[in-house]
Amino acid sequence: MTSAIRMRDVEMNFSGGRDGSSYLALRNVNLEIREGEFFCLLGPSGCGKTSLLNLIAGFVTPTRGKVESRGAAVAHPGKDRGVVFQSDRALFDWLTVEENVSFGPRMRGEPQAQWRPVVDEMLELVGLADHRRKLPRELSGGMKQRVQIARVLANSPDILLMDEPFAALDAYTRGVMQKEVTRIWDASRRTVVFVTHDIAEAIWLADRIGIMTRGPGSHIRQVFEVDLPRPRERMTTGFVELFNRLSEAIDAEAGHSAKAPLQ
Ligand SMILES: Nc1ncnc2c1ncn2[C@@H]1O[C@H](COP(=O)(O)OP(=O)(O)OP(=O)(O)O)[C@@H](O)[C@H]1O
Repeated sequence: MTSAIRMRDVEMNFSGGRDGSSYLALRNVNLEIREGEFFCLLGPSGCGKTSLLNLIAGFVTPTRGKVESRGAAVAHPGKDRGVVFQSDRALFDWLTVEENVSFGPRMRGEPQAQWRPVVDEMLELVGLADHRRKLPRELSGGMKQRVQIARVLANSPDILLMDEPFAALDAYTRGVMQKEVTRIWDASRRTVVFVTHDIAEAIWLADRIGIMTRGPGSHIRQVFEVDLPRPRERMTTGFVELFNRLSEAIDAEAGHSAKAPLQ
């Protein structure tokens, strides 16, 4: 079976610092993400999670090695890979919810008869059908992130790339959005690559969790299977045991206790 994403001996060396310096963010990254799976990338702050996601998105090219999406080399961003950013500033604040969600198909010149049913379906899927005429400033943080998700899904990507999309939300909304995103993933069956530094969030969401080593020269240290039935319960033995194993792996990387209490 073709992998959704395959990275082979990938290196990312950022050069051209203002003082002429360079920084080797990633080295020897080898990673295979399966079709339809929910994969979380977890690692200490600054290890290179966003850099890795940006390579898959095609925003940057590796200084060495190969990145493939469904067997084809990734050379630039493409509509097969949709990105949901942490910040809701990614929305066009002068466009309504519906105009934001239909932006991609309209820019590609698709006729309304073609994009309308897709946009309607995505607005239903993220629970915003009744808010389609609102502007982003009239929405809560969680609603804005749902608009971003709907906008990306309206482009029918094969792969959804999410970079700490709920980091700016309060704990309650974050919990709601974690449930939402599993429901949307379940309904749309896209491959998802989700960056987080929150261990419990990763266990709640993922089929597999890739732990990254501390930089410089970060790579995938270990991949954990999350063999727990959904919906997951945070206080079950399986959840807590995996939480502790992941905490130990991350602590070993961060060089100190990164373990926040399980909530
Ligand atoms: N364009 C760039 N030029 C130079 N260095 C960069 C660039 N982008 C990232 N880096 C460096 O690469 C390293 C990894 O950054 P990255 O943002 O990928 O980490 P991260 O794991 O996503 O961090 P966090 O969890 O704090 O968001 C950092 O040391 C960062 O300073």
